[in-house]
Amino acid sequence: MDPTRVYMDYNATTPLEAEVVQTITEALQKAWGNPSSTYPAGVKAKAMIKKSRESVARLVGGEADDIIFTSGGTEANNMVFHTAVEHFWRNWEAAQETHQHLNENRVFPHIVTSNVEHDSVKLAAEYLQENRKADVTFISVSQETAHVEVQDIIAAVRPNTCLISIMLANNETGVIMPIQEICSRVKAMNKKRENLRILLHTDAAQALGKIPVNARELGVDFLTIVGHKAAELVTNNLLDYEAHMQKTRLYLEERLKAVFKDKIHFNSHYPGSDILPNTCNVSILGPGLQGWRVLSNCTRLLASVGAACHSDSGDKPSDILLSCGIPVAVAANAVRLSLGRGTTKADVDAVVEDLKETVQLLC
Ligand SMILES: Cc1ncc(COP(=O)(O)O)c(C=O)c1O
Ligand SMILES: O=C(O)CC[SeH]
Repeated sequence: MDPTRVYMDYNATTPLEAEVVQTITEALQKAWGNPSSTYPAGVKAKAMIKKSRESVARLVGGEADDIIFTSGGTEANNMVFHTAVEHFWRNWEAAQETHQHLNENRVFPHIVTSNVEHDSVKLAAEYLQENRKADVTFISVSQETAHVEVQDIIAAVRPNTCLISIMLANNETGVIMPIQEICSRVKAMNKKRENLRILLHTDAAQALGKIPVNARELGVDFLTIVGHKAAELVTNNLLDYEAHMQKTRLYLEERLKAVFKDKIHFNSHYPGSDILPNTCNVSILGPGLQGWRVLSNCTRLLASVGAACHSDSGDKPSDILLSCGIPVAVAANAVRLSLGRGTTKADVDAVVEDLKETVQLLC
C-alpha cells in the first residue's frame, strides 16, 4: 500500500499478514489436489483442511466436525436462513399435531432478526418474506443503547418462530448485542417447545479478532465468522490485539476531541453499551462536511462512510445510524474509522491532522 496512506477500514477487511500469505501460497503450490484424491496433492489438501477446521474450532469454542467452510460470511448467513426454513417444515407435521391452532393454510416459518443487520442477513430475510417463504420480524434497536433489547426479542417469539438471528457486533457502530442473554432466555423457552425448537444464530463477522467469540458460551446453534480475520493469529494473540486496539482507539477519540472540540459527534457512544475495541464512527459537524466529501478530500486516510458494501450510497446517510437514533444531518457527516492490530499512534496523529486540514479546506 502507498506508504503515505493510513488504512483505517479494518471493519471492511484486513490486510494479510506475511505468514498468512505464506500459508496460502504454500497451500496453492503443494495442496492443490482434490481432498478426496489419494495422491500427494490431494492428501496434503485433505490434511490442510482438517488442520484448518481444528484451528477454527479452537478459535470459536466449537467442534471441528461442526465447521463448514463457505465462500464468505454472505453465503454462511444465507445458508443459516434457508436451513432454518427447512428445519421448520421438517418439524411442521409433529408440531401441528400438538399445536392445532397452527392452521396449515396460513402458517409460515417465522424469523426474528434486527433492523441493523449486515445486508447479507437483511436481504436474505427480505427475500424469504417477499417470496412468502417466511414471516420476518425486524426488531428495532433501542435509540438509547443502539442494541436490541432482550425483552423485545422474547416478546416477538411466536409458536411458529424457527430462527432468531441477531449479529454479535454491528459493523458500522461497533455496538455489541446481548447475544448470551438472548440465547439463555430462548433456551428456556425451547424446553417447552418440544417440536418447534427455535434455532439461534449470530453473525460474528465483525467480532472475531477483536473480542473473544465462543459459540458454546454464547449458546448459539450457528455462528458466522469470516476469513478476513486469520484464525491462528487471533487464537494466539487476541488479548494483545484487543488491548492494543482499545488503547489506540481511545487515543484517536482523545485527539479528535482535542482538535474538533464541540464540532464532533461520536456515533458509537451509547451510555452502558459495549462496543468493539477498534471501531470509531464519528461525524464532524457542519455544512459541506458529508462523510463521502471529507473522505474523498483526505490525502492520507483510507476509511469508509459506513459499511464498505454501501460505499456507492453517495449523500444518503446510513440507515444503520438512523436506526440507532442519529439525526439525519449528523449521520450524513459520518465517517467510520476502524483500527487494526497494526494501527499506531503515529497513524492516529496523521489521520487527525489529515481530517483537520480537509475540514479547513472544505469549510
Ligand atoms: C457483520 C458482517 N456480516 C457479514 C459480512 C459478509 O462477509 P463476506 O464479505 O465474507 O461475505 C460482513 C463483511 O465484512 C460483515 O461485516
Ligand atoms: O465494511 C463493512 O462493514 C463490512 C463489509 Se460490507
